[in-house]
Amino acid sequence: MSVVNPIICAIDTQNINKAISLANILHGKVGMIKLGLEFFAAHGLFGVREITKCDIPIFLDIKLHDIPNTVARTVTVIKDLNVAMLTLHITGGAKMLKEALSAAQGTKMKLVGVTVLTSMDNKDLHESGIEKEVVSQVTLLAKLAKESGLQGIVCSALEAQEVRQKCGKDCNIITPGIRINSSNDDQKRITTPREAIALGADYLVLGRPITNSIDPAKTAKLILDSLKRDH
Ligand SMILES: O=c1ccn([C@@H]2O[C@H](COP(=O)(O)O)[C@@H](O)[C@H]2O)c(=O)[nH]1
Repeated sequence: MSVVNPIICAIDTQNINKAISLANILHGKVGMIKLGLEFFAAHGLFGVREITKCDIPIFLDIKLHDIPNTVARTVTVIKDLNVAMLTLHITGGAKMLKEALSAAQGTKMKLVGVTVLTSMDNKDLHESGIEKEVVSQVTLLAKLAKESGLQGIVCSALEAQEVRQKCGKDCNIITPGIRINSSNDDQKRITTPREAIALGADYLVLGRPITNSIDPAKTAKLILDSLKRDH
């Protein structure tokens, strides 16, 4: 899969004016804007509609995880927002994923499944009671998501090759945990933008490296240019 502009900028803020300003500044510089839990908790459906007016595709990353009925009913609310992608935790199980997909029918919204958060390493996974290594857990969940019909997978780029093998070329692989020369923050499984693309990622999610930079538009452009260079 080859995406025109694979950069997704995560706008994690409670300040709606800041979010609108960033979305306008990044228009044409990134392929999508990601709104997450912090923004959604502060502004809900109204806030997402306000960002939609900036005319840039929106990835709503609220990682739904509940019993099938609750998730499906929530998807019917979200689907009126016309967002491009919505996340669910794959660990909710096949029934939850399939009912969410049925609820999303008739829209263009892609449902994408979160595997193992990029803030976690093997130790964190083991502490949460999962004995597998991260890469095995990611591929197991990616396979379940694929079999259930989801259109994409969220994982770190470090697992992208294994996920591609399991899920095939049509699966959208979305990779947070992307870092340039900045701090890792709370991310543990990281790559650079170029490494992520080389490993087969379709989309690169960057939040703080862009939004905390002095010139977010310039930073986004530099990242995109770095992907086009031969070396
Ligand atoms: O496994 C995951 C799933 C989602 N995220 C989200 O991506 C961004 C990353 O922001 P940075 O500032 O570039 O760290 C953030 O909104 C997370 O909620 C993730 O990091 N890992």
